Amino acid sequence: KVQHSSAIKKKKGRRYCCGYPISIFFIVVNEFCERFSYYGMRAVLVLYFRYFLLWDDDLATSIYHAFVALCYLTPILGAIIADSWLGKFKTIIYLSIVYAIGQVTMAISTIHDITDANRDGTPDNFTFHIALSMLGLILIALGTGGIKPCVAAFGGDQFQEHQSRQLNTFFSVFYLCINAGSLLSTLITPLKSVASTLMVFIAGSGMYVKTDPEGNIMWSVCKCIGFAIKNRFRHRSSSYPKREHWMDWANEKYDKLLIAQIKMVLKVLFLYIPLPMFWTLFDQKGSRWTLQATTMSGDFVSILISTVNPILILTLVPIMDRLIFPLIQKCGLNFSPLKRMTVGMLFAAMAFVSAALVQIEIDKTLPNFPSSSESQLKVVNTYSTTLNVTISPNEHLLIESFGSSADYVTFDHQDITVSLNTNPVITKAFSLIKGGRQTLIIPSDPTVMRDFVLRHGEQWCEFSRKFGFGASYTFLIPSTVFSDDCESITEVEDMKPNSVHMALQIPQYFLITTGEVMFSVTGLQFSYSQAPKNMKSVLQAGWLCTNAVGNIIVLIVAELGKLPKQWAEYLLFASLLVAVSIIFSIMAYFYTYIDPAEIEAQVRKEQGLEPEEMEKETLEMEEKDEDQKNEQGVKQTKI
Ligand SMILES: CC(C)C[C@H](NC(=O)[C@@H](N)Cc1ccccc1)C(=O)O
Repeated sequence: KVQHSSAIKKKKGRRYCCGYPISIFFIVVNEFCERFSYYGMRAVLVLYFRYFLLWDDDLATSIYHAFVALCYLTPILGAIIADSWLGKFKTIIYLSIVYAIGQVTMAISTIHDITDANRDGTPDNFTFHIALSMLGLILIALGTGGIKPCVAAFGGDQFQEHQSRQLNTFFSVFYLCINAGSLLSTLITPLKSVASTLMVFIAGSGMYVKTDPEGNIMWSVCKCIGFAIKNRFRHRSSSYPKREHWMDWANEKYDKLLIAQIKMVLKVLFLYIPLPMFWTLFDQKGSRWTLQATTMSGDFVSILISTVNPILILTLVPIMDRLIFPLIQKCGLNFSPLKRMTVGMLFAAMAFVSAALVQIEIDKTLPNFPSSSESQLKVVNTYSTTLNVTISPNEHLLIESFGSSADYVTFDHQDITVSLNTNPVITKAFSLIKGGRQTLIIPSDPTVMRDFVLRHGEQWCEFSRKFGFGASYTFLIPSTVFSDDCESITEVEDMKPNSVHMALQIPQYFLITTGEVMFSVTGLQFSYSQAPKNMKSVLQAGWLCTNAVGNIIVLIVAELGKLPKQWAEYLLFASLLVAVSIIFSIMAYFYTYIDPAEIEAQVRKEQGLEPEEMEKETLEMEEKDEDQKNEQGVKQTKI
């Protein structure tokens, strides 16, 4: 009886199970459903652009990255609404409705029948579909981005100050749910998930700890910073005594507590400056690495891209949390959050080195394409005898009947003359295409030449070939093809199939995901723990913005500054991230971890607000004792 009552307990409106507030169950399930919907839609977005709206690869990729960037910029808006106006709970509800409207709009934009008057299977009015889908995407970005910083921070709000261990576990489970949602979305259609997201969230309504918004906090922050800068400028003469921090120049007009809170937030935001570089590398999984996979052999491209990352997250997060981090701690090493994030960056850099090594292997097997000033020619002989082919001025090829030259011959000039040792000798001049590859087929001798088809009247024959990924073939079909049941068809391989197996990409996926666990999960926890109570969502939004900036860098750098060799680009990105991680580690060295609640309490005390705080503290201490008793109860149950 005692054990049961200690495991589930109701305290001042909060219900607990095993030391965790029950309300967080609804929050993590809500995140699972939301990510399920988001990733399910995102997975087919480029295909929708490419094959429904008929955009080219470049436009489809650019709009895709722009959409992802927007999804991570809108958190700022969500955070402002939550912290200054509606509070997190209502913001999540309202923006989820916007999100659902966006998904419906997007779904409608994919129905080609709406404008397909002539019923030919393609829309007649592309402008309508483009406008509708763009509207849908903007609403989705507003919904998904707007609620994102609120959900994580709202989850954190359910814990009390002394529950830091449980809080860290919550963020890990939260991250697991993100990835479980994205993994499942590749297997099941995500249609109804936004509605479920909302329902699950509302279901927990009675159990949440809801903190009220404290007025237009963002506006106050901006005004306070503006005043501090102006005041500092007004007192720039050396006759004025220096102040400890430039924000202290706002002391004359603004509340000490607000200034202390702004200092905390600015300190963290400053630390975020180098972080987008991590996301720049991370987000190339979906672009460069996907393209790399298409030049490799193996037929699990789509599975690899959409499932390897979440599967690895689902395995690595528990391993790190339960095994690696405690082990490092046992060895007496202080693996602080910022150190973890630095190591995470180094792992991402290693992933790119691994990608570069794989690329070098791929490059060895890739055909040698002509440069813009060169031309290439392959000669195929369908003549009945072996031919001696001379291509002016000094290229001599001996090509047997129904064979071809071993590879493409490269010329640094366009005009060639081809001579065959037939009787009489045949000579013909050709002008090749610059930068192109062409095949010259020497036709059969006129005496044996006959038109043929594979299915001709009653005659037909069947043949099957397995094509290798990335290969290109020419089939030589002799006139006797029907009499020998297609046996005489000769296959000429113009381009060899890809031979570097996709499994070679697994190390780079493993490294980048290890980096993600160290960097992203820790960053999420760090952003929450270092933020003052009324600016938790704002700092979550700042954290998500580093991802948006990373995506924008991918758009700019990867699209504009293409290096001639892909492996060199991978190495460039890896070195950039190593350089950035060194800068970050120096910044992290000078960062002192804070307890925002403690600082706030101290400032309040200085302002003469002790009695109220003392009361609160006493209450919290009581709760802490009660929680400890609960935990002991749970431990006893386990024993
Ligand atoms: C910026 C966010 C913290 C990113 C987070 N993403 C992930 O957790 C990814 N591992 C999910 C994923 C799934 C499939 C393919 C690529 C990435 C999020 O979505 O919140």
